[in-house]
Amino acid sequence: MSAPDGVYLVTDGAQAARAGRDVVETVVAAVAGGVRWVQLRAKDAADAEVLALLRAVGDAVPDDVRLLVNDRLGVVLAAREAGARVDGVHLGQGDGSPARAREALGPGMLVGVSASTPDQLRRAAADGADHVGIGAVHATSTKPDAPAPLGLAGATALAAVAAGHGLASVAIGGLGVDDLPALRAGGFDGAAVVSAICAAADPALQTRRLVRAWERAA
Ligand SMILES: Cc1ncc(COP(=O)(O)OP(=O)(O)O)c(N)n1
Ligand SMILES: Cc1ncsc1CCOP(=O)(O)O
Ligand SMILES: [Mg+2]
Repeated sequence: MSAPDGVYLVTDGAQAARAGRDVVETVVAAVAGGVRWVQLRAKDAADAEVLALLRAVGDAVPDDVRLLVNDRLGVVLAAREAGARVDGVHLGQGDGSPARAREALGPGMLVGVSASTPDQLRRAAADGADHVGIGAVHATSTKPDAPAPLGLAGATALAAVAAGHGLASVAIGGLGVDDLPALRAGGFDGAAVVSAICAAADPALQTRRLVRAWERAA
C-alpha cells in the first residue's frame, strides 16, 4: 500500500454544510481538482453514519483514491468485513494504540498517526505506523485542541525526523496554497487540509490551486 503524497483532504461536514454542500459533494469536487487522499473525519457522528458515509464516498470516487477513517478502527474493520472500500485509519495520540491497529489491519492497510514531537514520531514508527500527520503547522480554528503551532521551520524539522524513522509525512494545520512549496521543499510527502477545501466557495478550483502549488514545488 502506498503512502500519502500531495494534497490530502480531511473532511469536515459542518464546514461543507456552511458552504452549501454535503461531504460526498465536497470529496467529489476535491477529487475532480486532483486530490487522491481522503480522510473521513466526522467527530460527532455515530459509527453507523461514518460507515454509511464511507460507502457513499467509496461509490462516488475512482479506485485510485485512498480512503482513510479518522479515529475509528472499529469502523475500518467493519467496513472491511462488509466489503466496503477502505484503506486505513488515522489515529491521534489519544485515539487508541497504533500497534493494535497495525495488528488488526495487517501490513496491507494504512495506519497514520498524529505527531508533534520527535518522541511521538519514534513511537509511531515502533508501533508500525506507515505515515504521520505533523502539526499543527499554523494556528487553526478547525481543531480547537490542536497542538501549539510548530511553524514551517519546526514542522519541516520534524519531517526530517520522520523520514529518518522510515515514516512518510504529511503536514497539517492552517495550510493554504502559499505554504505548500516550503513544505514540499522541506521534505513533506503531502499536505493535509480541512478548511482550505471544505469551506471553499469552489472546492474543485481551490483544490486545483493547491495541487498546482504542490506540483510546481517538485
Ligand atoms: C493527516 C492527519 N494528521 C493529523 C490529524 C489529527 O489527528 P488527531 O490529533 O487525532 O485529531 P482529530 O483529527 O482526531 O481531531 C489528522 N486527523 N489527520
Ligand atoms: C485535524 C487537525 N490536526 C491538527 S490541525 C487540524 C485541523 C486542520 O484544519 P485546517 O486545515 O482547516 O486548519
Ligand atoms: Mg483523532
